[in-house]
Amino acid sequence: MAQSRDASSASASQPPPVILKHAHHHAPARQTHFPAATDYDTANSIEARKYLKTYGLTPPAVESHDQQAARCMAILDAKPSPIEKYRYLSVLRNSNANIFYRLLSANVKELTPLIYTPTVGEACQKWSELYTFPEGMYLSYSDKGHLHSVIQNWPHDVEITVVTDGSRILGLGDLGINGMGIPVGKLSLYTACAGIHPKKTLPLCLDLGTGNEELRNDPLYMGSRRPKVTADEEREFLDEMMSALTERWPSIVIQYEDFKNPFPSLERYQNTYTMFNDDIQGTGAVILAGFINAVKQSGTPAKDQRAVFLGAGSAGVGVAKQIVQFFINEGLTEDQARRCFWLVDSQGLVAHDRGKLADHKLYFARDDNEGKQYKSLEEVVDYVKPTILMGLSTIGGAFTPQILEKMATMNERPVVFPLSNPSSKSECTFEDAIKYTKGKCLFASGSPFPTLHHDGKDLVPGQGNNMYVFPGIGMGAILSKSVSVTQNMIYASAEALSTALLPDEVAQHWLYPAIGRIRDVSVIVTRGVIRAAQKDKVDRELALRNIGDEELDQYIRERMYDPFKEGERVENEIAELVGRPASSTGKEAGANGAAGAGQPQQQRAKALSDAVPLEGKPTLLREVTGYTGSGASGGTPSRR
Ligand SMILES: NC(=O)C1=CN([C@@H]2O[C@H](COP(=O)(O)OP(=O)(O)OC[C@H]3O[C@@H](n4cnc5c(N)ncnc54)[C@H](O)[C@@H]3O)[C@@H](O)[C@H]2O)C=CC1
Ligand SMILES: CC(=O)C(=O)O
Ligand SMILES: [Mg+2]
Repeated sequence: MAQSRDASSASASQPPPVILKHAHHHAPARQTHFPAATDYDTANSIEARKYLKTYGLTPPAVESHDQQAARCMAILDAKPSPIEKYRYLSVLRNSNANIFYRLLSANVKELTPLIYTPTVGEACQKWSELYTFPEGMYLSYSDKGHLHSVIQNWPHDVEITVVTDGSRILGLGDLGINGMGIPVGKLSLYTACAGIHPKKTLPLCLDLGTGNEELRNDPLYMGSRRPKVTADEEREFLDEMMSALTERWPSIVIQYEDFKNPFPSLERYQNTYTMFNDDIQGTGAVILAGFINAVKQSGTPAKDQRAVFLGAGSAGVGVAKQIVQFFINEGLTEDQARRCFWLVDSQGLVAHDRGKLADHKLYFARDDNEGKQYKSLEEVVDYVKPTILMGLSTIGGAFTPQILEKMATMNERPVVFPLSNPSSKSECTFEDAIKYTKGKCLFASGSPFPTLHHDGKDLVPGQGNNMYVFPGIGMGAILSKSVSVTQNMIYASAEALSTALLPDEVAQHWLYPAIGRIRDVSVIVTRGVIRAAQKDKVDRELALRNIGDEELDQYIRERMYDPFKEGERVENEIAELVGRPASSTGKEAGANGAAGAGQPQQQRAKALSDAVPLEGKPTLLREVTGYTGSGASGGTPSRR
């Protein structure tokens, strides 16, 4: 794809040439001196607490990671429903991010369904009802003209933001600002899967009104009660937002998520800003990766594939376009590749003679239906006799038993991917897919389904969810400091993911690697994305061009936030401060179950309290209350 900017000529210190409407400078954001949520870790040693000024702000015991995890898991187990578990995990993330991310990283398979799809869907539906504390930034249409100033209120440096206007949240429709759960959930996965530091992420929700009248009339709804702004108004707002974000953080990566019609913004910004659309591009990439592995297993060559897609929206068209690219790479012409697809939307088969079509559907519109309008999915399946059935329609149960049986009659290994989220919108369950295709189908779904015992074997469903790629796409863009996210970077993320299966995963016919290996997988995806950025010359971290893959993987790993090593990091900062050798063993209070009780620990605590005495008045208290007492020993806190 042609790039409008060639970054190789740009100096590494130069920000990308963004469109700036206002070129004035702002005062730096007000600095707060609150310890971060990452600092209240009950595994922190006594000396670390003093150093971080959290001493006395957590219970006295220094805990091991295992003790912490046992408590959290017991609390989670006692919660009666997924939404209650979601709420507990939100509190944990906001009060002690290190513990939250340790728990999540160590239990990705078990906890992802609670912080992401399907539970995040319910959380969004109830966002205003359950609201407890702020977790990101809200920009309202009434702030238009002032977005630069509002953005200054965010207190941290940001490397990546996920932005939604809430207008198409999963398959649940327009949820207005209640959609904030999606950026929060996606960014938690950025941290857990690709190691982007939690403080460097910005969940962003736009309040551009909502077309959801029920929500506008809900007394508890926390967004504005205006109807959705027009497309022109939205474009002007987004222009200002893109400029304001990039002015404040010149290297920021901006991920668009769950917009009802995201094609115009992708087209408008993709060559000018470091941005991508997860629903079109991330979904396209993740499904392509699973598809590449499914094709290998089905044995049907590209030229003989016939794909029926239920759903011709951002995800449907995004996935079909990525697969077209794959078919072209496999030797088909673009026209041959395009003709392997039959898209079906709420009006039936997408065909030129059907009447006016939305722009994004034109590329795949059929002209060989000989005047016949195919209305139902079953009619299209009978007509096309597909090898592949994809669901991106938001219609739960649309892959009926009859349709699944037909897929199995027509194919030895039918590809059946019900990809709509959350689980209630999945076009079929794993159980039904296996039952009605008699175990023949190659399966992946957008939301997780449990392992199934069938014919004496345990069958593990693939999860075709963009969470396998967006963390690596974002991390790759951040580390390469790319000026844009090119189509080749997206395609590379799919190729990299498709190669990430281990031999025993291949032997078990899996289409995606085990989700528990997501951090390793994200390194592979990140590397692929960086290499593609280099080929396209959109990278600005030019030194990375000269290192081999192994060294690049190490470079990526070293830059990943590792919640298990946070204690060690703080200890090393302290060691530097007091001039003693840094910990080389990776040991820290509690990290290896020592719970900070032993003799060496006490000696270290003493050494630090000698070297860095605890102030008589903790900074936190002084700054919050305007404490005016003097001297290390005393005074009464008083408010100004
Ligand atoms: N597995 C994954 O990683 C991802 C899954 N998705 C899921 O895909 C679904 C669609 O997302 P988008 O394409 O962004 O939404 P969209 O609103 O852009 O598209 C929905 C499409 O479904 C069609 N549709 C609606 N009702 C239908 C019916 N009764 N029969 C046939 N088609 C019908 C619409 O006409 C439209 O073409 C959502 O449930 C979303 O959660 C989206 C992105 C990633
Ligand atoms: C997974 C996702 O991005 C969606 O369902 O919209
Ligand atoms: Mg999405």
